[in-house]
Amino acid sequence: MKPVIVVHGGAGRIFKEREEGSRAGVVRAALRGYGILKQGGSALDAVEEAVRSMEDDPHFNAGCGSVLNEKGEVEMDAIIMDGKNLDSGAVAAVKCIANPIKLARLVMEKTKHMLLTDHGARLFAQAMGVPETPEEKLITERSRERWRKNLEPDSNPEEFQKDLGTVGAVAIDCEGNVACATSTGGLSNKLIGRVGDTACIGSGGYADNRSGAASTTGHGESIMKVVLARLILYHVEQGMSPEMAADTALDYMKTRVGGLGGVIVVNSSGEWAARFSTKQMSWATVKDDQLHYGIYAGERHTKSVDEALTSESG
Ligand SMILES: COC(=O)C[C@H](N)C(=O)O
Repeated sequence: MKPVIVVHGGAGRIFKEREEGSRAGVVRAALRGYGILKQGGSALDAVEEAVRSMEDDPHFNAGCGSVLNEKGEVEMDAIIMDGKNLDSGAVAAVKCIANPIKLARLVMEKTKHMLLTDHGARLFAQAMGVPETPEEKLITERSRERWRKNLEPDSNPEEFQKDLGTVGAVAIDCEGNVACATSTGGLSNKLIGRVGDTACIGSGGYADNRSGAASTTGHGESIMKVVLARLILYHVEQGMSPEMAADTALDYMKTRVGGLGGVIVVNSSGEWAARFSTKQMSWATVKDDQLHYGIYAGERHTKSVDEALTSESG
C-alpha cells in the first residue's frame, strides 16, 4: 500500500496576513507525517506528529494559539482514532497542556476509557508525567486581542469567529491501516466548559480500516448534529468517492442545519479529498512523493516532496 497523508489547518475565513503562515504550517505538518509513513511508520504515529506540529504553530487554533473562552482561558479538545480496531482516545476542555493530541493518545492507550475532561484530564496528564505548560505560553497576542474585541459591545463576533484554525490529519500507512487526529481551542469566547465536535467520536473524526478516515473542522454544534465524520464514511461505505462523500455530507450539513465547515478524507484504497463549504480551508496532502496544498476553493499547488523539503530547510 502506498502511504498517504492529508492535513487541514481549519475551515473558515483566513485573513490575508495569515495566509502564508497557514500554508507553510499545513505543508510542514504534511511533510512530517509523510516522513513517518515513508519509513514504514504507522498511520497513528503520522497523524499524531502532523497534528502536534500544528499545535506547536501559533498560526492555528490548537495548542499554542488556541482561542480563549469567555473568561479569557484556554480550554482545548482533541481526538485520535485507530482504524485497525476502532480504538480512540479524546480529551475535552483540557487546560495547560502543550499537546492535547498526545494526551488523547495516552487516554486511548493507557486507560479503559475514551474521553477525559478538564480536571480529570489534568490529573491523568500528571500521572502520565506530561508536563504542565503555563497558560500564558499557549496564549498569543492575537488570541488575547480577539477575545478583547469580542467583549466590546459593538463587536461582531461572527467576523472573528470565522478566522479559526482547528487542525487535523488523516493517513493510510504501508500496511493499509488508517487513522485520524483532530485538535482545537474551540470557538472564541465560548462558555466555560463548552465541548465541541472535536472531542466527540464520529463528529470531529472517525477512522475505520473498512472504509477510511475523516477529520472535520467548522461550526462544532452543526458538525455534532449531523455527526459529520461518520456520515462521510457512511457515504464512502455506500460506494461514493471521498470527494463525493465529503461534498454530499457538507451539503447536508448546510441545508439541514445551516452549518459550514470543512473535511479531509482518505479511503481504504488511498484516494483522498480536502473539501469545504466555508470560504477557505488550509490543507495539504502527500501521495506518491507529490505534495499538494491550497487555501481557496480550486487552489492547488503541486511540488515534489524533495523540492518541498529543500525549500523548507532553506
Ligand atoms: C474552524 O473552527 C473549528 O473547527 C472549531 C471547532 N469545530 C469547534 O467548534 O470547536
